[in-house]
Amino acid sequence: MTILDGKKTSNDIKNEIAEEVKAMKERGEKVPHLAAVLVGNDGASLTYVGSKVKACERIGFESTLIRLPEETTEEELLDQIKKLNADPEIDGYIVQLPLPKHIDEQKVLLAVDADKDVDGFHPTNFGKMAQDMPVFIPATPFGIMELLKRYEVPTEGKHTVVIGRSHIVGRPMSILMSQKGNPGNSTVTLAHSRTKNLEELTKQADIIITALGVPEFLKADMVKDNVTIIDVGITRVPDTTKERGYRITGDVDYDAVSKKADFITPVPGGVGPMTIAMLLKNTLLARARHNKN
Ligand SMILES: Nc1nc(=O)c2c([nH]1)NC[C@@H]1CN(c3ccc(C(=O)N[C@@H](CCC(=O)O)C(=O)O)cc3)C=[N+]21
Repeated sequence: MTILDGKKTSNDIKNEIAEEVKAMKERGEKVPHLAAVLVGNDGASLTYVGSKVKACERIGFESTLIRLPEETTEEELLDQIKKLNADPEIDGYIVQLPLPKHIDEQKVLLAVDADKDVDGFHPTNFGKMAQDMPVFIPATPFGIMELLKRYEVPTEGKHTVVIGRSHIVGRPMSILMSQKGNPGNSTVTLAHSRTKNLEELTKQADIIITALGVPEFLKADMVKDNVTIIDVGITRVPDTTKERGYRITGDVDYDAVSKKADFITPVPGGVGPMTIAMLLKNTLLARARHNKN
């Protein structure tokens, strides 16, 4: 059994990016500048955005955090987005999700300049990705592909079952795994809340990618031997024995399932840190494109 170590791999990637930033500086070029917009005070969102800013500092990127109050109107947020689109200093930016309920998420994501959409959430980028065109791939799916690549996990001709059809993880993941390439060339089943007999599917799967957010949903009796498990779930479960009052739990019953697996991602330290590394990678790509123009 091999643990797909996202923490180590993301550090490797960050070091590689830091080298490139150093070279950019030596050539007298502008370094990548990432901005993040955070509306409201959601605890988990604050943690993620905080890690993104910290990672930027570590690798030599410029970063800007724009915090707006929970009561921000949709119009005010759209104004902020217009400013970021027009600001030549900003290479890429993200609008942290989820947004407060009174704001239409789809409208906001559509307003982001596709060339600055380092999250890869704009429909233009999604469409390009689906047609194999060079584009910003959403950071979580991109991170999973990179983990599979670096650990040389076999995917060709394998049956991959993706659980969850979100625009951010499950749906793009199903597209990437079915595309030509390595990793890729998989036969994909996209399962979701209306899927019947999920267990029959997971029992046949060579690769299972879970993006549900249901702690320890996937049990050992639902998988076959030598399976590859990618656990995208990250749920905060109250835990009074921990100083911060919670622990992070994935979608997989890790201890039992890992005994049957060839490859498995841990939670924490698996897909999560890769998401941040690939966001930085997308921002580097955005900068390189702007340098060319
Ligand atoms: N516009 C937007 N883009 C996103 O990419 C985005 C988002 N909104 N909203 C929320 C989700 C979630 N997300 C995570 C990133 C890193 C970890 C991560 O590094 N997790 C650590 C644990 C972190 C902890 O201790 O809480 C780990 O798994 O080891 C987790 C989750 C990005 N998201």
